[in-house]
Amino acid sequence: MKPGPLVRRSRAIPVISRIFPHKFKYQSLGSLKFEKRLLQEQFNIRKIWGLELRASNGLVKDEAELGDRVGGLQGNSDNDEVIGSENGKCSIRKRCRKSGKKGELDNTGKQGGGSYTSDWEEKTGRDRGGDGDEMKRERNGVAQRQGNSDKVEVACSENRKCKSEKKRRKRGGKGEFDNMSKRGGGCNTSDRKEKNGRDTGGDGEKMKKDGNGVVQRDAMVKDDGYTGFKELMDGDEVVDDDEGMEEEVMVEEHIDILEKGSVAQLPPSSPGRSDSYLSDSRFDQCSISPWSLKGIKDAGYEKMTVVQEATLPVILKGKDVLAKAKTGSGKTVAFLLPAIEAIVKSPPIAHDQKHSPILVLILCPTRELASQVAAEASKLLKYHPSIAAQVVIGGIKVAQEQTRMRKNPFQILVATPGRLIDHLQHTAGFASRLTGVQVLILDEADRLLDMGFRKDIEKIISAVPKQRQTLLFSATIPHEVHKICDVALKRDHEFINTVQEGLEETNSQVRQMHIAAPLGNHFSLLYTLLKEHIKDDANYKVLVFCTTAMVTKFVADLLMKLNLNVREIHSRKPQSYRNRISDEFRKSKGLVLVTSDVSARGVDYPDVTLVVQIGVPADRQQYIHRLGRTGRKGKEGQGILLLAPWEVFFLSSIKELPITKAPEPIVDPDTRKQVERALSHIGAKIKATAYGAWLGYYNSNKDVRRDKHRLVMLANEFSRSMGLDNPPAISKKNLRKMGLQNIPGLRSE
Ligand SMILES: Nc1ncnc2c1ncn2[C@@H]1O[C@H](COP(=O)(O)OP(=O)(O)OP(=O)(O)O)[C@@H](O)[C@H]1O
Repeated sequence: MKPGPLVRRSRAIPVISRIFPHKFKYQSLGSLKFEKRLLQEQFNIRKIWGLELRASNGLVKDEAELGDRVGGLQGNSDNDEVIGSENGKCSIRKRCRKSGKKGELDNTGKQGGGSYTSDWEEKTGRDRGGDGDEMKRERNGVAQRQGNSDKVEVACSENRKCKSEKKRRKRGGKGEFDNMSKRGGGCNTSDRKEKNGRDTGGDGEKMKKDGNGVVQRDAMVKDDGYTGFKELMDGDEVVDDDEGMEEEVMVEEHIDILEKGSVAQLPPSSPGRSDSYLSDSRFDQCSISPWSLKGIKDAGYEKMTVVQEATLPVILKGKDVLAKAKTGSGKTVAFLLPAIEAIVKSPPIAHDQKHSPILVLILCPTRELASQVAAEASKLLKYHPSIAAQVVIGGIKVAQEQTRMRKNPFQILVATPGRLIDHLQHTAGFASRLTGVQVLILDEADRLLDMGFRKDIEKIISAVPKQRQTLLFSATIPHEVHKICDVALKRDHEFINTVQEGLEETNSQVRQMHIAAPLGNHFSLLYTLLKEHIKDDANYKVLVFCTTAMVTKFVADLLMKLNLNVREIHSRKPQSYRNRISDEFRKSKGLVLVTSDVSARGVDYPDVTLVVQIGVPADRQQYIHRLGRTGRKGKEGQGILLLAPWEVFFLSSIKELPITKAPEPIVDPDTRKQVERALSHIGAKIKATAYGAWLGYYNSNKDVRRDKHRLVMLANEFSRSMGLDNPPAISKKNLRKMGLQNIPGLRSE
């Protein structure tokens, strides 16, 4: 499907009514949703340029406290919010969060239990060869409804003077556009300078960030009619009774905003600008070295992205930063560039390269992401002949990395946590090299601080100096993470948020749909959706996310047998294979990559046209990050979440996102037959491992595992969907591990 005009055109009512003739029945609901969408678009204006300032909770002095804090802390209930409103005034309002209500529905608990073959291996020892690790994940949706009492959200609209903000900043100057952060540091001629009273005579070029103002849809339809994938993505919203609660929340938000008196007064938006990921500031307006500037220029970057503009000056000043910005918005350069500058400014070191200190340490949750970050660093270091980056990740021989580190001097190390610990424990001199760390960076910080990685991160933090600069970046930072990030960050760190809390943490140019259909239809539906997308867009580039590594393998095999151009990537593949496939997908078009969560975070595949997620994602964050593989750098994209009816509980954890329900596509009988035939050609062993992995994955989901009998029934439904008459047998050991002994319907061996 072509991006851009097609999507816009398809949002027009005539198309909607053609596809969904019953829409007028739901006109009133439709206008409600319309209004919410409009507000969301308008909020974007402030969201992007809004600033969230948070006084930090204070440094946790003893890093061992971390564990207690994760378990014990609860969010506070109030938020102070400064909202741009009419007459250009800012109103400050206490907002009582809905703690304990809707937002807490299904994402509060830790997922435990169950060994399964998913891709969380990087955090659980799979890097080190572990199989079927016990998975423990912390879900976090509660955080979306809980606030910190000390959080002040500043969000003033463009072209309005925000009085409280002005007062707070106590500055003169002409920069009326008041919603950038209060921070100093390097940039010369942007408005921020004026705001910070640091104007050095620049012309104070005014920031222009508009909402995109394109009101796309205004109707909701209850209809099962489906005329094709294109219509599914381009057509209108569909709402049924299940969404009643969602509507209720919309009404609340609607009233909320009306109370602020800001609906009518929000500034008109300019199409195409609200989601612009680029700012108006250029890199050469910042005090960064000419060598870095040359590297940036060669990389093709001229203007800073919004998150780069917001964070660079603060980081250059040496402050600790916790930064949240949408997927694909340039966070990597935002932390790499100032880190390189820190090295440029650091005093020269005696030339004993064997023991020369590591000055910048960057941690990433997956191998692919670590490699990508190291590659981006090398790009920026092109004109820094004496600075180099290296990467250490699982899946590579430790000895090989030791030799590489010994032979080639480097100051920047990018690592996955497990492998870094390996080197700490087994590589001579490595621990002493880490004592030189001046800048510690946690990319995908919320993932690294969650339960799966926590112990490793604690160890690593205790191996680097306390006197350092720490930068935490992610597209999702739940409130639990705010609480525990103090273990890494200094008391006076700044939280820089370029995404407004709750509303649209996803890119608005990505259209999101969910389909609820019985498991037995999923493979035929997937094939139908892919075929139609491929027919629609010759430049298609699709990511299909599956729940576990072995389910990924199974789905990839199936799609290959159906003659689609398919590759697979997951933890059960050797690293060299993963690298090759990842590179191929990065460069290709006309390809479907079936993947587990190894591709969920950070990986920057350009021009992905569609992201399909089959089955319930691990949590809200994972949904957002997976979806974020499309719609990068302001481009358009599409996302489909394919759920079984009993999985729709997950939707309550993403209810703030603009995801709409699509009718179940009609699968033609030929397609169904093709899929059945392809299924019959897949080996029993692959199906058996997929079945075991599926069972393990859902057994780790607190919402599903509650009723073990039902879980087994559902697993057997999955088994039938793979074309098996009888569910495969599972080893007694695995059944015991999952706590599923003696549950009727399971076969053991
Ligand atoms: N200033 C810039 N101008 C143009 N392109 C940029 C700029 N900075 C970064 N990019 C490009 O934007 C793309 C996305 O960047 P990056 O991968 O850092 O996003 P991200 O915010 O880290 O996303 P995610 O949350 O998914 O990890 C990359 O292709 C990168 O090369």
